[in-house]
Amino acid sequence: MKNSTGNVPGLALIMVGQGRDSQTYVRKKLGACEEAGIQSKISTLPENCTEDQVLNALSCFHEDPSIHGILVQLPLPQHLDEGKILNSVHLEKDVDGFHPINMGNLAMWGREPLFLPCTPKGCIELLIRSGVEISGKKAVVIGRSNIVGLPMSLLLQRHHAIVSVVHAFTRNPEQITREADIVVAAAGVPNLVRGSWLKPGAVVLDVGTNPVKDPSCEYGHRLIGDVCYEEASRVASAITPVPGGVGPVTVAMLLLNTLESAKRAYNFT
Ligand SMILES: NC(=O)C1=CN([C@@H]2O[C@H](COP(=O)(O)OP(=O)(O)OC[C@H]3O[C@@H](n4cnc5c(N)ncnc54)[C@H](OP(=O)(O)O)[C@@H]3O)[C@@H](O)[C@H]2O)C=CC1
Ligand SMILES: Nc1nc(=O)c2c([nH]1)NC[C@@H]1CN(c3ccc(C(=O)N[C@@H](CCC(=O)O)C(=O)O)cc3)C=[N+]21
Repeated sequence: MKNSTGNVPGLALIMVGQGRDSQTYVRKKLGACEEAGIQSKISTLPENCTEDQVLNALSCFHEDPSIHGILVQLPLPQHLDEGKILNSVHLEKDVDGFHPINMGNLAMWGREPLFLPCTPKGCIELLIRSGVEISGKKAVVIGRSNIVGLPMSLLLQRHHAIVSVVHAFTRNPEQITREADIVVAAAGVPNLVRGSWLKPGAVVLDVGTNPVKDPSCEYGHRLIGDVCYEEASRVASAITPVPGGVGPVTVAMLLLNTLESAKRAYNFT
């Protein structure tokens, strides 16, 4: 992917440790970059690396003019200060949208973040492209993490949905969810949302990607979502499957953020 001056967008990934899940996601992101013609670089650090090593990797990518987006794969090992590391990503290369200033701007009316977090951005894109009305509709977000649930609830509010958030301390989550026109499940609990949790005709976005043991599968496990697809698909008017739903759209949004960042860097907007 080049513009008329030969500039190519570039994405850098920083991965700490060798978690199998992280490796899978990172492989997906690198493969998608290649397919789209986006240059990618990866810095792989050992599980027991120091905070300074991560910050050094960040500095290298900050100084590299061929890199327009930087992603630090989460979660980081316990001994590293995630807040400090995310705070060190330069705003203009924060294609994950996790810098506190980007998140803060997302939370405030009258302000625009430079980048929207990829999974929530992808979920909104899916709703809009499927012709689902968001404004004035009741939405329930299950989960309130920094990377999915919280920015998802903020983004839905920006689109004028009436938003409720359900989390691990919520009593009767099914009762609240049954009110919703739009359900976003991001709890990381396999098959949490049953058919009986849904209002007939609800639209369901299943963000969960949970590995479950299955010896007949290639790596000894397969992925299932937070929604019991069999039951939910009989009640919902539209539903995303796992795999093949929100995950690939998240990766597409990462590429889109990187492209937008490159255009900005080359004054090409
Ligand atoms: N498809 C994609 O692109 C992506 C998929 N994922 C997947 O999404 C899922 C969530 O990820 P992530 O947000 O990082 O996970 P976290 O573990 O960081 O957060 C989970 C959230 O769900 C809430 N929760 C946990 N159990 C329940 C329950 N029984 N009922 C209601 N709420 C509950 C927690 O509540 P509390 O705050 O009270 O603890 C927390 O807010 C995972 O399966 C992950 O693999 C994540 C990112 C991208
Ligand atoms: N800084 C950071 N940014 C992230 O965006 C981020 C992260 N850390 N840590 C982990 C989670 C998880 N995540 C996924 C991305 C793609 C798929 C995806 O493409 N899944 C495929 C299947 C993958 C497979 O086959 O294993 C699918 O659902 O069809 C899933 C999950 C991004 N995350």
